Amino acid sequence: YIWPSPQLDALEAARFDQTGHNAGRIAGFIQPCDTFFLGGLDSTGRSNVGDWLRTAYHDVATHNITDGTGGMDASIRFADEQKLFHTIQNVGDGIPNTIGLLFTVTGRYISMADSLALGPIIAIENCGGPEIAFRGGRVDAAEANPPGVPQPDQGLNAHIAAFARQGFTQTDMISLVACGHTFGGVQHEYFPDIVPELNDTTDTESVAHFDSTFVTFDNKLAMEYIADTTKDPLVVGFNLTTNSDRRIFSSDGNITMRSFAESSEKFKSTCARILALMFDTVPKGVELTDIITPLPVKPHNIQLMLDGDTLKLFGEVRFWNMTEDRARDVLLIWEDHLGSTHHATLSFAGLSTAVAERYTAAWYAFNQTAEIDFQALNPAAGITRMRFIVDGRVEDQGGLGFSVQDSVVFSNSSCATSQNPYTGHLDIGVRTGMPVARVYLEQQVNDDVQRVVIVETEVEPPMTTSHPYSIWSIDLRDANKFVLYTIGFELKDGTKFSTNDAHRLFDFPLCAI
Ligand code: HEM
Repeated sequence: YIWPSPQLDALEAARFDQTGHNAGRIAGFIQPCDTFFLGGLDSTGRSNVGDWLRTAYHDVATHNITDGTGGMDASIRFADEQKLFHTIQNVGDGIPNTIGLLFTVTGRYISMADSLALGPIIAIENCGGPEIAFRGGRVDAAEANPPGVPQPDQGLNAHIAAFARQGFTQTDMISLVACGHTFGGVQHEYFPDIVPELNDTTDTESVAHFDSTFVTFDNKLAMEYIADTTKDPLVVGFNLTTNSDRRIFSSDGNITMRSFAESSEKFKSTCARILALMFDTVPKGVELTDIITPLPVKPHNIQLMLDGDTLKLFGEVRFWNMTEDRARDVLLIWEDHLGSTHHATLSFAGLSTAVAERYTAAWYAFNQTAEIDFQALNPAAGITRMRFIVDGRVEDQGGLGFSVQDSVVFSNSSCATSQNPYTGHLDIGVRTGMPVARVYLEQQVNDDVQRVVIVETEVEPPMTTSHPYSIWSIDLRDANKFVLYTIGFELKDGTKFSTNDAHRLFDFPLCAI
């Protein structure tokens, strides 16, 4: 895709900025892979990664391919879906554990359902498994879906029918269960009829694991099953009725499981394909984005602030598949409204890695000599687009450049009072001559079912225009000084934009009394 695209930029960052400089949150919850937040320091036997993959499947499991309802829509967050409808299968604290962690990355551009797919995708590739194609754009449901999660005490035909309703064949079902049950196991606490109390100091959560490597995404489950050494409680459990993995795995004469046992590659490539299908099982009418791939060159957190006689440009740029090299020359070239071109040398800011360190990215900041990183621009000239030059090579999205919107910017003449009740005003610079029809503050809030909605507050234009920026202003009374605002604006042709930078009243100087 072409930068900038607010939604794709956010999804791409959540997917690929995993550890190191500008790291997202998800990878931090699973390093090492047996990290489990609920159990306390001495807890063993469970993992966040297991909880995440199971939760994603349980969200998907409500899908009905005939009428297009259910699927990955984060309806699993509703207590009704967790407890009342599904009785036994959604029991336990694994689903709340997942929601508590993964919903911390949601926002305006990343739905709760997207985060439920991102979590296990990042977990799988960081814990021994393959890279899985991720698409974004899932839409969060407003209410719980009807029951759909298969139960271990159901017969094979009921399972085949349940997976068919979800859109999967019998072979898909075998693969999905084998790919899912390479993580985790069955807990005594919630399934006492399947797993006895284990009284094991190395497994304090009393979980009978599906295979001997319960936080590694590998074909051990299949190998142990075919070698007849498996301890999978849904294969060799004392309660024959609940041995659903045995009935499912053997339902094609073990052909699929044997192929997984014989080839780790076959297991991983099958899981990558079938799990991507599972995560992309969404209600009818939801349009997912293309597969999110890392941008080779990506400006990051570009912000503009009008500060008296300067327009400050903040930001960084990320170069994918690049390691640290202090001798490298990185230049920022920018064009302005007056037809001039300028340049500045960028400084190395850090490295990040993704997909279990299979990729490394190098970050450069716009100017690290200043107290905060910024380039001071002449406001009359402003900025229209950027290019980068790396050791003499031009990076400009195939000639398009990286366009920068400087029509509407925060102004540092905004101010706040220091005491409760906080008041103040936000000043917004609107470039003279731009066909701006409306300017409004945007505040991200949650509706009564946790979905993100944007509340708009109109900002009034000034009586007179001035050059190069006119200041539009809004008084905030009884403000919460920690609330973040972005600026939205609409051009006369109806196109809408939002600034990338969000500010709190608190970020600005004290108002003169
Ligand atoms: C007939 C289909 C299935 C049945 C009957 C079934 C049954 C179960 C049961 C009883 C547990 C134990 C839960 C607990 O102790 O809290 C479990 C755990 C798990 N299931 Fe399944 N499952 C099925 C399909 C799947 C699929 C398709 C996936 C994902 C692709 C999956 C992923 C998991 C994971 C990752 C765990 C471990 C959870 C953890 O350790 O926190 N399951 N399953």
